[in-house]
This record gives sequence, C-alpha cells and structure tokens, in this order.
Amino acid sequence: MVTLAGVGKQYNRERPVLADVDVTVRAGEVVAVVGGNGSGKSTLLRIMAGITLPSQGILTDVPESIGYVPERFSANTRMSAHSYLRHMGRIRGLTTRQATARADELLERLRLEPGPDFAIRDLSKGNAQKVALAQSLMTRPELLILDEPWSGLDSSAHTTLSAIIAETAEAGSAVVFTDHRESVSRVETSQRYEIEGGRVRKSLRRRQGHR
Ligand SMILES: Nc1ncnc2c1ncn2[C@@H]1O[C@H](COP(=O)(O)OP(=O)(O)OP(=O)(O)O)[C@@H](O)[C@H]1O
Repeated sequence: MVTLAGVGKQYNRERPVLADVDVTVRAGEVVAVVGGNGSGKSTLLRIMAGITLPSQGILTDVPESIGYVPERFSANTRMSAHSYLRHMGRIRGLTTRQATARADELLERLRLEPGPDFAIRDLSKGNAQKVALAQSLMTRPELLILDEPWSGLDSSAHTTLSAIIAETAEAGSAVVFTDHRESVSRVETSQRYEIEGGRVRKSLRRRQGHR
C-alpha cells in the first residue's frame, strides 16, 4: 500500500524530527502510530499523505486515493457542512445526487450537531472534527490517514469512529492513525509504531482496547 524507506524530516535546519523511518502499511491493515507531544506523529502522517515532503528517504507504492483528517480542522467558512461535503464529493468524481446521499448518510451516522445546514465556522471543535472525518470518507480512500481522530469527539462518536475504521479496513483499505502513548487504542490494530527521539520503532504488542 505505502512504504517509507529511510525517511527523515528536518524543519529549518533544526534537529531532525524524524530519522531513518522505515514503515510499510499494507492493504486491510489498521496501523497505530503513538508518541508524546511533539514527537513527530503529525509530521509522519503528513509525509504519508503527501502534504509534507521528507528531507531524506523515499515513499513507494503510494495509493491514488488518500483520505486525510488533520489533528485540527479549522475551516473558516460560512458554507454549511452539507454543502461542503457535497462539494468535496463532486471534486472526487461523485454526481450531485451521489454526493448528496453520501453526505446525508455520513452526517447522520456521525450525528452532526446542530445539523447539516449549520455554518462550519460556527461548529464546536468535536462537530468540526466530524465534518473533517466525513470529507475523508466521501469516496472510499485506499489509504485513510487520521491524526488523533478521537480527540474532541464524544463517546458516541468514538464508537462510530471505531466502527468506521474497522469497516474501512475490512473493505480492503489501510487505515493509519495517531494517538498519545498513554492512550489506549480503541480499535484492534495490525501494527503499532512508537515514535521517540525522532526514531520510529515497531512495537510488537497488538492491542485491542476500550475506553
Ligand atoms: N511546519 C513546521 N515548521 C517547523 N517545525 C515544525 C513544523 N511542524 C512541526 N514542527 C515541529 O516538529 C516537531 C514534531 O511536531 P509534530 O506536530 O509532528 O508532533 P506530534 O507528535 O504530532 O505532536 P502533538 O502530539 O503535540 O500533536 C515539533 O517540535 C514541532 O514544533
């Protein structure tokens, strides 16, 4: 699905944030990346998503369709969640009818409050995160990248998100998500990587946790 070989990242000639990262993510896998604040989790995910270029190393087997949910989704737009999702769906090749149906389905499933026609810029943090998640799922991505996806979501949305991650992997896509080291992963993972001191190590533990 996607392979990172010898990947490193340095911002502004500072100490490297990441060094010699070798990660392979296969179709159907759920991969957790854990680490403390500032350890480089978001940087690694942005490199995987093609948003940030690595300073060293290469990426191969990068899929064409990638869904990405940033740690913070701050769309300062008066556009409603539903209009935004329809728009994103159309950009990704859906017809208006398909995009409308998919937006309806996702917003209902995620229980967007106060409702699909509310302006995105006035949504609460958790509800804005739901819109970010929904945009990544408008068409099925081959690789779904989620940066601290549980943060800000309420417990009912946690359960929905865990189910969506499991379903996405079952459908043959790969899912990569980050979490803080001390957090218990909420889904069964195929692989788990830990980031510390710029190094990414594979952790042998497979985890299934509950919160
Ligand atoms: N665009 C940037 N320019 C300069 N430094 C950056 C940039 N983005 C991230 N950094 C630095 O790289 C390091 C890793 O940041 P990153 O956001 O990847 O960590 P993180 O593990 O996701 O942190 P958190 O858990 O707090 O979200 C930090 O020291 C951060 O300040």
